[in-house]
Formats: sequence, C-alpha cells, structure tokens
Amino acid sequence: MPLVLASSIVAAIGVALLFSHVYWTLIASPLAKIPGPNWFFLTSLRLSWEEFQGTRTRTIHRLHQQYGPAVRIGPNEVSFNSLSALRQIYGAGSPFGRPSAFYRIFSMFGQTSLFTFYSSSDHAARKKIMSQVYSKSAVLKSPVADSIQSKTKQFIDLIESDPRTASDLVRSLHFFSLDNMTWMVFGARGATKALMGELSDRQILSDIEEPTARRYSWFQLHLPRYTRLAMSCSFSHLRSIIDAFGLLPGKLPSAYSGLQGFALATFNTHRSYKTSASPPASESGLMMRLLHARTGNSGGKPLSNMEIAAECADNLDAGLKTTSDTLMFALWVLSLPQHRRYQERLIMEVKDAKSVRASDMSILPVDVCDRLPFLDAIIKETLRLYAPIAASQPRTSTQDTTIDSYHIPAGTVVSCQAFSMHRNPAVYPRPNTFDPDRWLASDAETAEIKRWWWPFSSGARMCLGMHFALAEMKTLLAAIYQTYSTNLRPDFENLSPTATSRFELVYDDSFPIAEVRFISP
Ligand code: HEM
Repeated sequence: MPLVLASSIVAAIGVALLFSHVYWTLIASPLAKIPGPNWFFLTSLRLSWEEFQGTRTRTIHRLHQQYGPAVRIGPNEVSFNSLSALRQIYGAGSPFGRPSAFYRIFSMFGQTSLFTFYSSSDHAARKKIMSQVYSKSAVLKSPVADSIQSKTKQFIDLIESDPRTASDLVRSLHFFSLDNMTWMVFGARGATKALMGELSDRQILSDIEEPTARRYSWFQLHLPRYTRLAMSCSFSHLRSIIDAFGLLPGKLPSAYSGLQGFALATFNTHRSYKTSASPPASESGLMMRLLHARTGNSGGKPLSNMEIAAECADNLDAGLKTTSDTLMFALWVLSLPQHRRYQERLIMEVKDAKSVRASDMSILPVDVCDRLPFLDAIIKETLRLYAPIAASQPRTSTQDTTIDSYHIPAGTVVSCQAFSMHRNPAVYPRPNTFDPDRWLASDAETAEIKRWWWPFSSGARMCLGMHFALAEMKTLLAAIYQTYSTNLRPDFENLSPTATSRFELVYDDSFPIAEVRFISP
C-alpha cells in the first residue's frame, strides 16, 4: 500500500510538472506570442533532431517561409529574418554575445579566444590586437599580397604537374588555403608547403574528411558529459558495447586534431623568435603580432603561451575550410553547362586586365584582382547562394530586450542565418538562381541586396579574415580563368550543394568530392 501511494504521488508530481511545462512554454512564456510549430516550442529535442539529421538550417528556412520573419524554434530559442533584427542582435553596441553553450565546441586547448569570448569588452580588447594583421590595406600590399600571389602560382603549377590532384577540389583547395593561412599565422618560416607536395604538411589535413565529424560535434553540444565519457572510456568492454550499439559519438576525438597539433607544435618551435619592432616578412604574421602584444610593444594585454597558441589554431581553423569550400562552390557553379556564359565573361575580364598590364607577370596582382567588377560579382553571388557559414549564429543577452516588437527575456537564444537572409525573394528576385548580374546594377539599385548580404556576419564580431579570404579567392579564380576553362564530370551536374550544418563547413552530405577538369586553350 505505501508503495502504491508513493508511486501515485510520484506520478502526480510528474503530471503536474509536465502540465506546468506545457502551460509555461505554450501559454505563459513571453515567447509564446512568437509564431512557430508547437512541437518546437515544447522541447529543444525537436530542433536537435533536425540538427542530428543535418537539416536544421533548411528546416528553419522553411519555418520562416511558413510563419514569417520571427519564428520560435525552441522553448528558449527564436530565429529572425529581418534587417531590423540583424542590426539589433549583431550591430554596433549590441548587448548580445556568443553563448558558450554553443561556441565552447570551437574552443582550442581549453582557452577562450576571439571566437569564443562572451564579454564584449574582452572580445574588443583581443580584436584590437589582431585586426591590423588582416586589414584590407595590409592584405593588398607586400608582403601579404606577394605571398598570396606565390601560393596562387603554386596552385597553377600543380594543375600542370599533377592535374589529378588539382582536379580533386576538396584536397587541392585545402592545400591552397592551408598554405595561405599558415603563412598568415606563422609567417614564412612556419608556413606549410602542401601545394608543393610536402607530404607531412598534406598529412595535417588527413582527418578533415572524417565523415563522423558532424555527429561528434552534435554529441559534444547536446551531450557533453556523455561524449567525454564515451570517448575517453578506457574499459575496452564498455567501449565495445557503446560502439556495438552505435552510440560512439565519433571515430576521432575531434576533426581538425591534425590542424590543432600542427598549430601547437609550430607555436612551440617559433615562439622564441626575437620580437623586433618591424619584423621581416619571414617573421610577420599573427603569432608575431600576439607575441609583440605580450612584450608590451603594441600596448596590448599580456597573453599566456596557451592563449596565443589557441588564437593561432583558431585562426587556422576559421580560415581553412571557409575559404576552400567557397572556392570549390565557385569553381563548381561556374563549370555548370548552364553557366558557361558567366565563365566566358570572367575569362574575358581577366584576359583584358592582363593585356593592359605590359608586365610579363603570369599571375594578376592581388590589388588588380580586387578591382575586377565581374569577378567581384561572381564571388558575391557564390557567397550568397553557397555561404560556407549559412547556419544560425546564436547570441544571448544578460538583459531583456525587444526585437521586432517581441519581448525577448534575458538568456533567450536569438539568431539570424545567412541561408534565409540570402533567399528572401522580396530582396533577391529568383533567389535560388545563380545570377552574378544582380550585383552589377547601379549603387542605388544594389543598396538593398548589399544590406541583406551576410556571409561574413556583421558588427563587432564580424569575420576577422574577410579581406584576406576575398583576396585569396579572387586571385586564384583570376589566375585559373586567365589560362584555363573548366567543366564538370557529368555526374556532378545535377547536384545542389550548400554547407548548411552548424558544425562542419564541408560540402553537404549530398555533395560528394567535386572534381572539375582544367582545360588548356
Ligand atoms: C570565405 C571565407 C570566410 C567566411 C565566409 C567567413 C565567415 C565568418 C562568419 C560568418 C563569422 C561569424 C561566425 C559567428 O559569429 O558564429 C566569422 C568569424 C570569424 N572569422 Fe571568418 N570567414 C571566412 C574566412 C576567414 C579567414 C580567412 C579567417 C582568418 C583569419 C577568418 C577568421 C575569423 C575569425 C577569427 C572570426 C571571429 C571574429 C570575431 O569574433 O571578432 N575567417 N567568419
């Protein structure tokens, strides 16, 4: 009898808790006024399931199409798709920061870095030290521009010497991006030579195509304790049971572990360089800048060794796939038979630019590429339709706010996603069509589409490496189309790639390794 009574009390408490949860989430919560599907209101598991399947971004987009510019996508989460919300969440003076619940999965060596700071003041102090390295004026001139040009030349040499490797775009563009990024971070002495065939450098990237990477990040985000336990479990029997039931988060402790290991080893090798006031090109780069800040030469806050190593690793991570995936999408989209005319126009533009320069320089200079209007339109349109970070960029605030006339309590996760911003048919007519010409109209006509273009985020936390990435991408595309035309293997013509996962920037699962053929005239 006491057992029955106890069970009845437990059941009654359970039902009461369930009712109060349902009442709160569906009726009493200030977020209940925001439209969206009830299942998403009730439990965050609903959205987590979409994330597990890799469909989160597309589902949120569909919900915006159905419910409008504000959609509640979880008990405590809202997605917005309007310029006013974008400015409020990400704009100057915004009270919103990056929530550690999500961004901790990007943490390197357990350190907080530019990418993972919540506090605006910590973030601003670190960004002040780092931003000069990647400023547009630094990128478009020597020694950065010379380095980009030399890596570009090495890519063209690879097409000539090893066309098979060059055509496998995931690999070859990662080599290009790695060599560029490592030069930016560690200077000439610490830069990799993957394009030139250095096997140990190519090996750094061996885990980036690990198919369980997204799954691992999902476990890390949603079940962090279990993930730690399962991955570090030293009892082989338990480990085999977890494995047998398919409950192992991933095969590797982390994708990019090769990149992190490289960053730490290179930092340790080179950190004792003398920090002279104006270091030579071989000693320039982010690491030197951070070491300077430590010794007080630049007036910044002193940083520990691990903080500097983490910042270096984080930059390699942030700049590697974003740039190489965008380049892959650009080469793929230009190689589609229906876009032949765009490829031909680009070829004309770069050849004209070459012909007005009397020099025998085989690669168009970075600053010249920066000013080519059709190339710029191609890059903008590629980043609109195939943004490598297309998914939500979550933010939270410690104070209550009102966004688009909805009351948003402190702690609510709010976000916009480039995938939806870039597909608003009222802003971009025929939003799913690749149309570079939309960027070539007058300033007045393009003002609105530029406001909605958001591949690099905006405001204080906008991408640090945007100018560097644009310079790399423009210089390489100009060099390729100066000499070659490209087409696709026929089985790649009917694919529709977009990186939509929040965790991995790789091509979608539906998009196998892309191969283009580089055709000499
Ligand atoms: C096509 C190439 C790239 C794209 C589309 C891109 C996009 C973005 C986006 C959307 C963010 C904000 C993410 C968020 O808040 O969740 C971001 C931040 C960042 N990106 Fe990039 N990125 C690219 C290349 C690079 C490169 C080459 C670097 C090299 C330094 C880089 C370094 C960073 C850093 C350090 C941040 C954090 C900035 C901050 O918090 O102030 N990115 N990027």
